[in-house]
Amino acid sequence: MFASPQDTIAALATPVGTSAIALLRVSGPAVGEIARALVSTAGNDATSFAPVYSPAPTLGGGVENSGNAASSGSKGEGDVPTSASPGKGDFLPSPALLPLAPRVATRADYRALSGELIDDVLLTLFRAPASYTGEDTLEISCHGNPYIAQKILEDLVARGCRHAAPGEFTQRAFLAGRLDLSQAEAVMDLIHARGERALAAANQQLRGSLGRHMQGLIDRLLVILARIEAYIDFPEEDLPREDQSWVGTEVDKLQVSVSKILETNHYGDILREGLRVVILGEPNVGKSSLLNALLGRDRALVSERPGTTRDYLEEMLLLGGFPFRLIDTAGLNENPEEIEAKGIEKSLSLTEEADLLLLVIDASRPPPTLPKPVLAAIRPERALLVANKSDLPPHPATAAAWPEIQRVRTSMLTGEGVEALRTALARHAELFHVEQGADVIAINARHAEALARAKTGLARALEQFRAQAPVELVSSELRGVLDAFGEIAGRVDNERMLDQLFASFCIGK
Ligand SMILES: Nc1nc2c(c(=O)[nH]1)N(C=O)[C@@H](CNc1ccc(C(=O)N[C@@H](CCC(=O)O)C(=O)O)cc1)CN2
Ligand SMILES: Nc1nc2c(ncn2[C@@H]2O[C@H](COP(=O)(O)OP(=O)(O)OP(=O)(O)O)[C@@H](O)[C@H]2O)c(=O)[nH]1
Ligand SMILES: [Mg+2]
Repeated sequence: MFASPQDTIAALATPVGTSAIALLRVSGPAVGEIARALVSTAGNDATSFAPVYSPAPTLGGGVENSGNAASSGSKGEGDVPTSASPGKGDFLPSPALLPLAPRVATRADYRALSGELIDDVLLTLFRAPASYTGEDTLEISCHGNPYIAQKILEDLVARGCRHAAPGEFTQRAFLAGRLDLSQAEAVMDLIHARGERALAAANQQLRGSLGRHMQGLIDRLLVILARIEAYIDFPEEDLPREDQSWVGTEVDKLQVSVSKILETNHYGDILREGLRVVILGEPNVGKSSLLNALLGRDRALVSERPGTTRDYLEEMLLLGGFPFRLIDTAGLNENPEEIEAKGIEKSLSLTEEADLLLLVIDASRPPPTLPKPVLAAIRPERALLVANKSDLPPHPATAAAWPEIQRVRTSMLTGEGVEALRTALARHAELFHVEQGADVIAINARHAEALARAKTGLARALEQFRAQAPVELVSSELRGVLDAFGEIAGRVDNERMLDQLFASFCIGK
């Protein structure tokens, strides 16, 4: 899908809309030439070397070198020719070689090929390989007007660039070997991280934590393979007994390690999608009031009439650094009208996908009668009991119901228990965290798919090995596992898969 890296790509890296500044990014071999052309038509004397480094004349003052600091105050490194702030008499490099001092924001008038002035901008050049993509890169900060950004982008296309596909800058960084695949995915996780926990996990993965864990597994598997494959050339010899038991134990241990990383998939889902909390209970017990109290705003309709909430509604909320998906549902009524019945059906299906059920009861009334699937879902590790309307006289039988489930007494009238409930929710999210030494590992669906394949392969290899199958067979099975391990951090030969992966990224990333 992506064309060759010989193309020079351009995209807006900031959202389309009105903002203080917008950033455009250009990467590829034509960058040097484009930068040179831009600064030489920047509105100053096109043949002089100086304009590149002096303030855009139309505005009078300098941006990066306030006033005349450039000529008077340069200290030490300011005197080197490649600096952005050489004084008047300083030697300046030929713009043909270096159109802009690399990694220094330089002010220029952005003129389209036609000569039309588009904006007063800052240009930053990154010379290969010291850039995000590893290629020559030019960043253009313009005023945050979508019309200006569009005009500049069109001009860049006229100068030979093409629009970057989603994720293409990061894909180039990956192809240049600057990021492994798990790190490239972490860039996206970082952009979308909601809350402290997701941010911490994404930052660790960006710094290579998952890649290192996978390399550890790969190294262990390679040692096992070496031990087994040493016997391939000697078909008549059996593995010595001590080797046999060693291989068996090591493959077994590897399986355990793989399972442990696989277990972090659910934590990863929670960090990326939010922990799914379904608020459930009879009509009129205060479910929607509870949603509003947790959110701190009147999101859901509340009324004294039972059956107020007909369809479920969902809102995101951060608690204890975790993202939560709170789902308010239609009250579970024993004898529902037709439309109500549909809502209840939905409530029940939501129950199945919940990470946590908040069973809301009216503590002043007799214990609720609940549908069987709900009763079955109320388990200590999956449910919290919200005993609401604690401002009213309690009903003794309700006070004694579900003793094994953690209970929080609340009143949406007085606000009692809302804080305690927040704490209980955050603590519950903590339970999904799987310890992996010092690292936070939270794999995604792609990683989980590869690891599940690896796990099956390891089990099959172990079975064959114990059944004294030919060494080649076991070895080939383990080679498959090695490939699956390899897919997680990179070295993916499957171009379609790569294209698919990067296509889910943002434009300009
Ligand atoms: N303006 C701007 N802000 C940005 C980025 C960017 O590309 N441009 N980033 C990008 O998404 C992130 C920062 N990440 C970056 C990672 C590597 C390099 C880079 O140039 N790496 C070179 C040089 C390293 C160095 O000298 O420090 C390298 O790794 O060789 C730049 C940004 C977030 N903020
Ligand atoms: N006294 C008292 N009344 C409450 C409390 N919480 C909610 N209510 C009242 O109970 C009624 C029902 O509240 P809702 O939040 O709409 O209840 P619900 O469970 O969403 O009801 P449905 O959507 O019909 O299933 C409203 O009149 C609320 O003001 C509470 O803690 N104490
Ligand atoms: Mg409601």
